Amino acid sequence: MNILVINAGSSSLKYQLFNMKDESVLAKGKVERIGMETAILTHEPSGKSEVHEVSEILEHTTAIRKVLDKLVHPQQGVLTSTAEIDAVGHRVVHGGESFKSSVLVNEDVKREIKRLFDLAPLHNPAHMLGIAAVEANMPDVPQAVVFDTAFHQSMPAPAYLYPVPMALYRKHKVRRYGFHGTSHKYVSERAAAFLGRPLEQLKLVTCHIGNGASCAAVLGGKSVDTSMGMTPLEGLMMGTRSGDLDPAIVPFAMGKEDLTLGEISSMLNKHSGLQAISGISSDMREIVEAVEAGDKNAKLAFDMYEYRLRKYIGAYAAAMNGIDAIVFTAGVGENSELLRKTVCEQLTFLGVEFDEEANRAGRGQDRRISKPGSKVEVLVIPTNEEWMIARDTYALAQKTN
Ligand SMILES: Nc1ncnc2c1ncn2[C@@H]1O[C@H](COP(=O)(O)OP(=O)(O)O)[C@@H](O)[C@H]1O
Ligand SMILES: CC(=O)OP(=O)(O)O
Ligand SMILES: [Mg+2]
Repeated sequence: MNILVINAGSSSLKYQLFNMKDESVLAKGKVERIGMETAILTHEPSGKSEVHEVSEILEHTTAIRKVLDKLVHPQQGVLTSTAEIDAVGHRVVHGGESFKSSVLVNEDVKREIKRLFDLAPLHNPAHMLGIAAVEANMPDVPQAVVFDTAFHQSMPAPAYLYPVPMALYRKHKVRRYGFHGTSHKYVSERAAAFLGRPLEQLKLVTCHIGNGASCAAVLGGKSVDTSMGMTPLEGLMMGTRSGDLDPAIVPFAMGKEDLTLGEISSMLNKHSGLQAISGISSDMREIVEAVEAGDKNAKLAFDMYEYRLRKYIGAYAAAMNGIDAIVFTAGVGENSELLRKTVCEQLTFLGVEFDEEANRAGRGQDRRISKPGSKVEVLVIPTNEEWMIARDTYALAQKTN
């Protein structure tokens, strides 16, 4: 069975095609800058050379069409026809309280994903475009959706409720949902396997540090707390998102700067974080380069980013009454030696003995970056949300046969 996994963002679309029989990746790639003058398609068919194409791709239906064309292309493709795609799995960021696990797409599911647009404005509308685009191009293929929120549905009420009038929860489901759950779940399972210990007995803090970033406290394989909240804005400082701040700043800034609700929301989601403090970039690679070149604003941005992450790790050690391992994953977590080093070197009070040499070695594989015998282990585990989505889609699609 071949499964196509799609992670549709507002201006991008990432894909991976899996052969579930031998768990191999047949092709992967992405379309970036959808809707802009020049979109870039990168296609990596297994065993063949990488393809880069620049063209105008104005919306997601065309992007999916281009991806399908590549997958069946006589030279660059890996399939003879799209009929060889048995099911499609989508990442959906917000599933609210309705979805505790992955489901097949039907009209009710689509309605619910649309209802949640307000709660994940950067993500859910794009996912719906992805689902509609597959429907338009491959109307008979079963589609599944895998939610970022599902893994965190195990959080207890003291972790997921906000101390505001309960009517907000009862009437509008205002609560912490948490995101990146597919990734937190995946790296927790891998961490247990790497450590050779049962997941049920482990206290883990998983740090998914990408463009969006969140930490989770994972106790016995279940999420008991996480830093993102009702929306993916709360918690850690991110590329363009503020993370935690005094809620009183919102009405204050709106009044002083004469901002509308839309403008303040856009400021906190798209014009804050690393980008705002450094004035340089939302990309950690560029921040680290600027820090090394002596840029003061970049250094301040990095220090704030690191400090806020370290505080969350400390908080989750308290939440679980200790930790066995800290796991770093996603774009920054997997690649930034400097961030891991700066965070871990100040966690000696927890029992972290950091191994600088191990931190510099290896890439793209599961590895330990704490010293042998360290009371708290520190691991780097590359995430693979796409594989988790393929796994769930496969299980659901088999039920339809
Ligand atoms: N070598 C590197 N050093 C530091 N940061 C990196 C490196 N490579 C990638 N990144 C960071 O990873 C981020 C993207 O992470 P990713 O997990 O792919 O995010 P998303 O899925 O949210 O798009 C980039 O914005 C960049 O800051
Ligand atoms: C939920 C979220 O923030 O996702 P991403 O990191 O992909 O933006
Ligand atoms: Mg991501």
